[in-house]
Amino acid sequence: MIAELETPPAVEEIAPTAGRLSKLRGRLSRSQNAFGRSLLGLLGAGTLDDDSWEEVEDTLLMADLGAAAAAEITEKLRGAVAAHGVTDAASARALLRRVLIEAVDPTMDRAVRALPHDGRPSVLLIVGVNGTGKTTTTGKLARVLVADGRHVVLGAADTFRAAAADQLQTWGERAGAAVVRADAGTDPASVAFDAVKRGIADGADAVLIDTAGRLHTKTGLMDELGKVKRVVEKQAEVDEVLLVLDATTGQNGLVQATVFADVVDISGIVLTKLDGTAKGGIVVAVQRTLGVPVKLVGLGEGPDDLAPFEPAAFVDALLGD
Ligand SMILES: Nc1nc2c(ncn2[C@@H]2O[C@H](COP(=O)(O)OP(=O)(O)OP(=O)(O)O)[C@@H](O)[C@H]2O)c(=O)[nH]1
Repeated sequence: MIAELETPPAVEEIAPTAGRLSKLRGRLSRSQNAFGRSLLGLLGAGTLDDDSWEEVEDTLLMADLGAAAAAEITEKLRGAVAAHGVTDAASARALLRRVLIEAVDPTMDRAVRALPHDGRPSVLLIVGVNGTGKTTTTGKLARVLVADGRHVVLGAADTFRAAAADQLQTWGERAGAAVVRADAGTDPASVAFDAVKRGIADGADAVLIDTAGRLHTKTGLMDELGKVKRVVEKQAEVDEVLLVLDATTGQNGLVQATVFADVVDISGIVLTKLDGTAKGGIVVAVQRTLGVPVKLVGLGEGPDDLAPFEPAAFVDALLGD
């Protein structure tokens, strides 16, 4: 009997990753309308009285920059306007651009550590509350890495929701990445262990592990993620712990972020659903709260709607043309 040949699923073409944020800038239109446009309007109006400066600060607060950053940016703008004046729309834009880029902090290292080292693949844990876009982000990130020529293995360690592994498998097939999974209810740490083992055996460049993010209790979360990390570290170092946060959840998201940061060392933040919010300032707030850079941003539900975060391109998108 002839064994049935398994047809390998068609691997899709993946959009290049360089300059994605600029290409997807239109997705930030809600933030641009609510934030860039009103700030430019206020600053470009010429002489600003106390009420106008209060409005500037309120606009920044409404964009979720956080109280400290909003006050600081307002002060900087005020100082610059007092010293040099703002004569026209172009100088208002240039000033705002400079101050906002400074607030987003272009000096932070935003490289995603996904290169093999010491003869082993890099290992990335993707953590975050369910529903934030964790599985989707793991899949999109796999595509980013594959597009950059990397060999990727995915680990479906979110074993609490059966559909999560199916979802990840589909992402893996479309991107051309192997997926290690187990039955629902299997210990997430054992799936993570197997994924790393497979990554090493296959000579992969990177292993991405989608973890479960049930925020039941802090101790539960700590036990769960702590165990995954410990077990993985029996074979390879964990190079990145990426925290996925839903930008539309605003201050609530920041609270979640601090809980995760308390239980595991976060090395980078992925802010998803920035396309669905007017509160793009959350980038600044979350970086300040955690002291960790935003490395990637989600700008839509499409498979290539994940972009490396670039401060200047982001601010340009907020300010519009
Ligand atoms: N608009 C938009 N939607 C997104 C983005 N990222 C993820 N989503 C959507 O958010 C929903 C949740 O994504 P998932 O990846 O399933 O979320 P999860 O955190 O893995 O949650 P579980 O699978 O329940 O563990 C999906 O409908 C995604 O398409 C984004 O950047 N923009």
